[in-house]
Amino acid sequence: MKLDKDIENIISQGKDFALYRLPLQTTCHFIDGQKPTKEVQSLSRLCDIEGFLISPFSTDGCEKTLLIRGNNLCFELPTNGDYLHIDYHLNNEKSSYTEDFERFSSALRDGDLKKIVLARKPFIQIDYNANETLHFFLKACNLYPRNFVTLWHTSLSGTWLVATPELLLEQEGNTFRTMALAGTRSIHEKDVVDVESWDAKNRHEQQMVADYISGILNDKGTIVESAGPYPSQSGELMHLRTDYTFNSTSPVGDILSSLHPTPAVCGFPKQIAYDKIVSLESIDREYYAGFCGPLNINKRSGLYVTLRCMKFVQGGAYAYAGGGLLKESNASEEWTETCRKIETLLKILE
Ligand SMILES: C=C(O[C@H]1C=CC=C(C(=O)O)[C@@H]1O)C(=O)O
Repeated sequence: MKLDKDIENIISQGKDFALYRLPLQTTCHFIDGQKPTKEVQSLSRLCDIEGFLISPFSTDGCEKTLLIRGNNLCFELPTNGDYLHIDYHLNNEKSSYTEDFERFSSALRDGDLKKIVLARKPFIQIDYNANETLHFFLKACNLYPRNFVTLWHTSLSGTWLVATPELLLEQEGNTFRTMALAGTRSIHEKDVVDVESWDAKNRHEQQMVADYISGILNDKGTIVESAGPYPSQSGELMHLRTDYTFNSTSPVGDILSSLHPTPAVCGFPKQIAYDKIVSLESIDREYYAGFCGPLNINKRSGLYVTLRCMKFVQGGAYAYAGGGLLKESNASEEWTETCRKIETLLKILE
């Protein structure tokens, strides 16, 4: 596979960069980090800056909202798929997940909480070098054409690979798009393409996201079109999705800070769920369940929820996955759902 040598050099030298491919496109964009990465103090300042934005799940922790900047280079995805295959060992952390599940379940039983998203981050042992992360990116683009795929590195955040199905906010002028995505089944299950065949738990979980998002959009502007819920494929998984197009004169940062974190990654009511996650979940989410994407590049922005992602560290990577819990959730079904989500990441290495 032949790629621009400059891109390979920047990646192997550990400089800041962002590489991304929008859903259903074949062009990749590379921001070369020629300008220093900038810390964004407040989302309200997003209107007049341009670059690739990364923002963590919680801004109360150590992770910062950062803007990766520089020249924007484009290249077409190579069509000959001679991809890298790598051996890995997945560490099992089921006992800490089960303990977290118990804590979250009792919060759902005892209080006003209706939904909460529980996440885990198993460690995958792999022997890799920085340059190979670029090959994982290309393989992820090939495996997941409908998803937003991105690889970014900064000295503050480390290196993250993301192949997410979930749009948080797209903007062009005063026209915005977003989606309510939740509920998970395998694409191999019977009748999964028929929304009527989805069980009450999955539908309720997605409905809470849709109600929350449409409430915010009605507050910030006017919904001009909505479609769904309908089953939407992401790799081997199917989710329920409702799409929204809306008009607003509010700044992008204002809408983002109202939407994030949605009940698709946090819960409902939002503040109660957020406080429980920050105090009770045993993992540090870092950039998982935050958002990332191009901001004001060619007058357009496309911010996606940082899901189906892994953070590369020495000797391997952490893979992140979560799922929405309701009162009636079952620990072993929820565990299986996170395993399926982690499978999407393992496929990139296999
Ligand atoms: C929180 C994740 O997925 C969200 C998006 C789609 C389906 C979800 C679910 O079924 O729980 C989650 O809300 C994740 O992939 O880690």
